[in-house]
Amino acid sequence: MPEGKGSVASMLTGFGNHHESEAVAGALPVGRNSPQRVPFGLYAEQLSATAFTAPRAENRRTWLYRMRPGAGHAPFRPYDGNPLLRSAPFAGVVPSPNRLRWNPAELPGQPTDFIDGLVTCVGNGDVAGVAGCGVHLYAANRSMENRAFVSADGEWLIVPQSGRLRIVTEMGVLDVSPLHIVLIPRGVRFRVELPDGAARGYVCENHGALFRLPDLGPIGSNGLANPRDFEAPVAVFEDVDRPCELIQKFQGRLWTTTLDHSPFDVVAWHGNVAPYRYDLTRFNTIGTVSYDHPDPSIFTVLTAPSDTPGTANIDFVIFPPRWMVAEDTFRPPWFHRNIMSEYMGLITGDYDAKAGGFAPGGGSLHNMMAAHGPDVASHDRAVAAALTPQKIEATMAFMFESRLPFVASDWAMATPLLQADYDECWAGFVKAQLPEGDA
Ligand SMILES: O=C(O)Cc1cc(O)ccc1O
Ligand SMILES: [Fe+2]
Repeated sequence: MPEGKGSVASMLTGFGNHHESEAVAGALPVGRNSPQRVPFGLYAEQLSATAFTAPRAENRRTWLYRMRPGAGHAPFRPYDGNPLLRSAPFAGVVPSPNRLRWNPAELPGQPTDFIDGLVTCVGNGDVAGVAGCGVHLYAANRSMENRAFVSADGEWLIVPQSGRLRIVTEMGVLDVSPLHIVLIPRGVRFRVELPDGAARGYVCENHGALFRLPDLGPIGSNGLANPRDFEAPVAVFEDVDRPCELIQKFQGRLWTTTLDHSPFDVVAWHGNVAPYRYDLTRFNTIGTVSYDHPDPSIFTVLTAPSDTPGTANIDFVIFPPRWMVAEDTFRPPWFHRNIMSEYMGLITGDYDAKAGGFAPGGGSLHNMMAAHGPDVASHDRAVAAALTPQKIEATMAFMFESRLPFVASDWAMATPLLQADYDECWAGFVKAQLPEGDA
């Protein structure tokens, strides 16, 4: 691989920063974006992630300098290889108010790459209305070869649960492990390779406004996910004249075309649209040092706002290892009914509200106003616990929390992974005993 400024191994740091990188010295135009003649005969192409006229603080775009224009391809045709990857609204599906939980999926029996190993579990909003998201699960056992993928439907927040991923993108390469997350901007072409031969995880495809770091309010100027810990790749390119299938997700359907070259031919780029990885173990977890279990918004890594202030299209929230020190407090998540809808997944370990049944790689859905909280065993344990300082260790659950109710896909309602007895975890709570004569 050619090297430009810095080494291939180094990363560009800082969420949303204006980065620049060239894999060949002199490839990046100086002082202008689109000179009459781009160095080496490269082609300049602007990728806009926000409207041209978005306010400056929100405005996101990147300039790519590539060996051939991205426009050079034949028409897309429908792709039949994966009918289970979809977007809301799901035609004809009745939304369920029920609490739902799924066991983890097995790895595929047949050779299956990341694209064909994706299945949509839940979705909300409307892909055409640029609102809501899709939650997809992947289980794959083959690297993508001579294939690339691109979603016009939203940015992809990838949450690996098992198996490392090597993600080749137009801007460079991201190596990620479970406990890292990845953000691939809408429209960026990428290829997923599996260094461990197999991988499983979750994707939140955000149809709405871009994920950003949450405001910190009284927390101050540091904390939660720190901007410098988000890493973008440096430019790396493939000079490969071999057919490459490009599969595009557009309005909830997959389409295919074949290029006669690698789409990863970007030699230099600059701008503030870039794929990122972030190591969740770097999250600065904040909690109570006095009493009561705080709202889980203190664990927000990224938020994708809606037009209503403080009411997210999607919050990405994690439940990392942390000290529990609250006095005279029921320490696990309380019972609650929430106007926001909650899809949860588990990367590793146990989750403190569920003593059993919520396994790494599994998922749960508690939709708008669905009553939920600790299961009987977790509740009884917490009520009996001695409230000494206690470290919750070796765990990482997460939540995609949305203002829009989720709809489970046909697949999600029909799969044997759906637990038939989930409601039972809240059966058998002992009735409160009021003082004699007050009943
Ligand atoms: O339902 C859940 O387990 C997620 C959750 C965790 C928490 O600490 C408080 C509220 C909440 O919805
Ligand atoms: Fe909840």
